[in-house]
Amino acid sequence: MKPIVAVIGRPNVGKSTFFNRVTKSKNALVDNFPGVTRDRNFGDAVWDDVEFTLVDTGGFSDDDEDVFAGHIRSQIHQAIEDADAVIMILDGKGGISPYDSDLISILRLVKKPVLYAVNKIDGEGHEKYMYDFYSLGIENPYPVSAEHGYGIRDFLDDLIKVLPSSPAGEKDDMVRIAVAGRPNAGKSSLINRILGQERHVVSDIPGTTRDAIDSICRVNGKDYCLIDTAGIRRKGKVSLKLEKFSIIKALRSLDRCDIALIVLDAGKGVTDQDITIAGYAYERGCGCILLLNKWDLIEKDAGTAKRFNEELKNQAKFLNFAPSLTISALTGQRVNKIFGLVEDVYKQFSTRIGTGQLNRIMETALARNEPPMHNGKRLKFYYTTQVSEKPPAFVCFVNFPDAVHFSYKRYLINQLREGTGLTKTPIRLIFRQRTGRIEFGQRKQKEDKRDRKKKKRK
Ligand SMILES: Nc1nc2c(ncn2[C@@H]2O[C@H](COP(=O)(O)OP(=O)(O)OP(=O)(O)O)[C@@H](O)[C@H]2O)c(=O)[nH]1
Ligand SMILES: Nc1nc2c(ncn2[C@@H]2O[C@H](COP(=O)(O)OP(=O)(O)OP(=O)(O)O)[C@@H](O)[C@H]2O)c(=O)[nH]1
Repeated sequence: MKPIVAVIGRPNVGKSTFFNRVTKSKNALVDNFPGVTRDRNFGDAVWDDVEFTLVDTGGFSDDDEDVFAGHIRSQIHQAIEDADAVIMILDGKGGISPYDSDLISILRLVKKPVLYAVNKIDGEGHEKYMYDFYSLGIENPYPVSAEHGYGIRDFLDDLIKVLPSSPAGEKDDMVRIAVAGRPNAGKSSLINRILGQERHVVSDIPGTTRDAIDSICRVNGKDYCLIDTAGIRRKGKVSLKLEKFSIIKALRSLDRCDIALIVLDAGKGVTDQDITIAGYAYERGCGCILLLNKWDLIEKDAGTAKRFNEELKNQAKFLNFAPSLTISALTGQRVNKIFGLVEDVYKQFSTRIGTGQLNRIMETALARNEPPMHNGKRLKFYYTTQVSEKPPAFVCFVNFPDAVHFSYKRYLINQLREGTGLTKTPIRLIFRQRTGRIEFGQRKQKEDKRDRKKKKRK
């Protein structure tokens, strides 16, 4: 489970700039499927092999005074409460404001790691601006420049030292299932139906599933862990802001699960919010099953289910591999089919494919459709191997990893799916530079040197 780090501070101190700098490297690694909705407030980051999720609390207010408004304050409190660590950004150029001292006194009471970064220190010459900040009585403020990168390395080195390591206690023998979906989609009803008892309060008021509670259920003699998820809610404008941080909880359950059951209200059609939630599950590499709920309310003819499924596949293209099912949590229709799908998906999700098989598939794929040239250079694919499962991730060694075009990558992924039969699970394909005897850079240097010598001789 990745630790969650909240980035707080008053407007304009550079939270977003900081967030972008720290999350950028990581996002480049994640499959960049068009159609995956990215909420720029949440991003994965990795430093020195330690992974964490950054939450940017910025963008809530347009002017300074607004910052004292109660609802903004309560969101920041919520973020501090939900996160595993906090980074407070201060403005080295703008100096100290009363709001800073206010936040610092709140943070003093927090029993989790807090790091202070004084931003806009754009180089050594600016370090003199740090003096004021020592007067705040905070421990070890870090001079950084989010825009130019100054001090960021040292800061991140120390950040990852204080992050909690993932709890070892998570049982690995049980399939972990998260139920996600927008407010009122029927998540609690479905969980009740599965558990066969009124363990969860079902209500018409959106947002009753506040805290995550895990339950264990036994289906066909096998135990499954159901992770109860807080709904990812989005209502009016004001609450849109307020709700941002209940997403932290939803992200947490998606982080902890193997399989996400994404519940949609079929009566409402496929909404943007459904796609956003599906996007989160996809990005986190969960196995996904799409459940079109409240099917009992739909007026149907023979083609209705097909039309719904098509619309869904069309709107969430990145989840094309996810099986879907029309259900009714209320009547129980087809709810018993869900666990069959869970088993199908989990089997693929946790599978290992041998290197021999992988390379046969890749060879055939490469021969059938040659990789396009890049800047007049031929792309060379060396070999592919599976580096992890849940979900299956493959590393493919290439001479120019950055030059593999997106559409060609997609082609290879499809060929891998077809060849391995991994059609219902997310898979990852990562291109790495082959570390051969002479790498591209070295070879180029040698060539340059040779050219220079030639010229000299002439
Ligand atoms: N000189 C300098 N300017 C910076 C640095 N980081 C951010 N800025 C500038 O500060 C301004 C505010 O940066 P943002 O990242 O949008 O600030 P924020 O804290 O996210 O603001 P809100 O979204 O309003 O909360 C922008 O004009 C940035 O270009 C830095 O390291 N040095
Ligand atoms: N007709 C019909 N109603 C359903 C079905 N599933 C849920 N409902 C109703 O939809 C409403 C919302 O259901 P909940 O299970 O509370 O939804 P939720 O997704 O947990 O909602 P939040 O707690 O707001 O996130 C309730 O009135 C349910 O009775 C279904 O399959 N058919």
